[in-house]
Amino acid sequence: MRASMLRSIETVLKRSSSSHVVRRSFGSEPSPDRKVTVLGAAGGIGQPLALLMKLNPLVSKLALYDIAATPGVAADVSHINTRSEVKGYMGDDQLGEALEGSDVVIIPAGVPRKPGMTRDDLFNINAGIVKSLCTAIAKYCPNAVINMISNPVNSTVPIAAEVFKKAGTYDEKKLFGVTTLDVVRARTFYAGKAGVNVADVDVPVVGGHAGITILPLFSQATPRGSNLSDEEITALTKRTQDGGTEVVEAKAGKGSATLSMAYAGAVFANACLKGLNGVPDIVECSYVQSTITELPFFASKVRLGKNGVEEVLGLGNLTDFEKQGLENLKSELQSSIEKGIKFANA
Ligand SMILES: NC(=O)C1=CN([C@@H]2O[C@H](COP(=O)(O)OP(=O)(O)OC[C@H]3O[C@@H](n4cnc5c(N)ncnc54)[C@H](O)[C@@H]3O)[C@@H](O)[C@H]2O)C=CC1
Ligand SMILES: O=C([O-])CC(=O)C(=O)O
Repeated sequence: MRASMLRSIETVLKRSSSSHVVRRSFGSEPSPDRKVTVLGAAGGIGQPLALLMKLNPLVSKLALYDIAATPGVAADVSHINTRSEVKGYMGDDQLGEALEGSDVVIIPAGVPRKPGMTRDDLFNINAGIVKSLCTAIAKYCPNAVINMISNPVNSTVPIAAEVFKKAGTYDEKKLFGVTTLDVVRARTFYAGKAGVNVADVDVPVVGGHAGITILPLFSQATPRGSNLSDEEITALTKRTQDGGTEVVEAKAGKGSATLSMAYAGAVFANACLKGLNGVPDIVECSYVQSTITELPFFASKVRLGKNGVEEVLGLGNLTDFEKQGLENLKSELQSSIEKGIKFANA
């Protein structure tokens, strides 16, 4: 999936030197009209994500919304000679128009971490932002697929679910917490240690999206490279769990992962679009409503289809180390879920 998305981007870039070729190429590969809206489009993630979504030939309309600065981002991105028509929307008055008719809404709106903070420290500000944006989604595009990036994802997804339930629009098949960056990191770190080609690697990452709730299943990594020792697996697991913090510290107060997150967000949105378009066997890890553990929301492999989630896949065989990791994450994840639900219903 990642390889095919990169191929699509490369194809677009190659063909963009001749606009009539671009038109002909899209004409010969018809794909349905799809509107994608990015909420928080002027931010650190939002801008490169807007760029990557503009390069995606599955998108016909790209709506870029933020509280400020979207006219400039939209004008800039709109000059790229690819399929989608780009419009910028700014402020509460224009939120409805940004959302109307959307097939996929991607939400990277909210504040990022600074060194010393946990993702949960963002709750007080971001919970309110997510609640108000989801209230608007329920009103203007209740059938859209939602890709929630805003942290703490472990709580913002339950908040969104509660808002949609109250509005009578909740469809558990269409609400996704974006955990793709955990998978992206696990793939990169594993390839380096196992000595395999990073482009071929897959590693499921389950649980949630914060600290120990991020549980990479390296025992299921493919392809198998050199055998890794228990110490190496422990170190890889910790590096994946602390990947966000590694970036926050390196940026030293200037925010958290934005470029790798934009890539991960674009990969996940592309998978959702393919699913909506009926492409078979699209599987990505995501944090969704789930019954595969006793937790009501849980990240695992999910098969995507025309209605969003087609199937939440099970965990497969776990090593003792992974089983222990699963037990260790449950209480934190449960309390983050409860915190979100309580906030939404307060
Ligand atoms: N799920 C994941 O794997 C990851 C999640 N994140 C999270 O993504 C969020 C955004 O991060 P950055 O882009 O780096 O932050 P940023 O501060 O650069 O951008 C956030 C944008 O959201 C906008 N915004 C604030 N309130 C809004 C509202 N009510 N409606 C629309 N837009 C609004 C801001 O104006 C700003 O442009 C943070 O919560 C961060 O923790 C970051 C990296 C990875
Ligand atoms: O660490 C953060 O605050 C941002 C994030 O979720 C990540 O990079 O995985």
